[in-house]
Amino acid sequence: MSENIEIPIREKNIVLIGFMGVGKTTIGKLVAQKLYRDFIDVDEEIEKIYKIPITQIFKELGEKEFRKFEKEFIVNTCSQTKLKVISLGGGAFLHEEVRNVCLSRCIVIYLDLSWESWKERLPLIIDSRPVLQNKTLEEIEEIFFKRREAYALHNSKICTNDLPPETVADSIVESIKMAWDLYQPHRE
Ligand SMILES: Nc1ncnc2c1ncn2[C@@H]1O[C@H](COP(=O)(O)OP(=O)(O)OP(=O)(O)O)[C@@H](O)[C@H]1O
Ligand SMILES: O=C(O)C1=C[C@@H](O)[C@@H](O)[C@H](O)C1
Ligand SMILES: [Mg+2]
Repeated sequence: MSENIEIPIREKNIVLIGFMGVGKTTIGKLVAQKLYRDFIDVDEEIEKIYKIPITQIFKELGEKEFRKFEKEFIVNTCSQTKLKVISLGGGAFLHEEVRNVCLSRCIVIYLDLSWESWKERLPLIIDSRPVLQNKTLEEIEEIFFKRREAYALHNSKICTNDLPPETVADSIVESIKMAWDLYQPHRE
């Protein structure tokens, strides 16, 4: 169960979740710019700390080590910061602790994409995502649909099919501003 922590909604971190390659990093950066906030990409931060790409972390230290570090990094970051835009890695929301901290302290935006549209993204990401290595398309499809169960826990979902990153970012900003005005209206 997630704790109910009273952070003013206008100060909450905005967290982007969704399957790998859906656009969390690309769109998160744009959302941060549009809201004048700092941007944190969890994968990029982990790469900076280990000083090697994630593919190499998987090869040299193993997925288990990556997942442990990823979970701790997100729990610490979400517990200790406010007013950030944070893009998670595609597998991060599978950790229960990550779901709990994000849903209790942040606004969680789920970027969705149909399987048909996602397949067109595959060539762009296949080499840099270790989870996709040595898998058939059928196996990847199974992971794609299985992970939707975890992503189903969110505050707002945006379907990104056929939409350029700028348009998706604008629609996220619009939906966030609507939530801010609803739950913490400015008083004159
Ligand atoms: N809305 C979009 N339309 C077309 N291409 C996109 C869109 N969003 C992202 N892309 C492209 O898809 C690829 C993957 O995007 P990105 O790295 O942002 O995904 P991600 O969700 O952060 O993936 P991961 O979970 O692996 O970190 C990039 O080449 C990016 O340019
Ligand atoms: O979906 C996943 O399991 C992953 C997605 C990437 O963002 C990286 O976090 C890593 O490649 C694992
Ligand atoms: Mg990313």
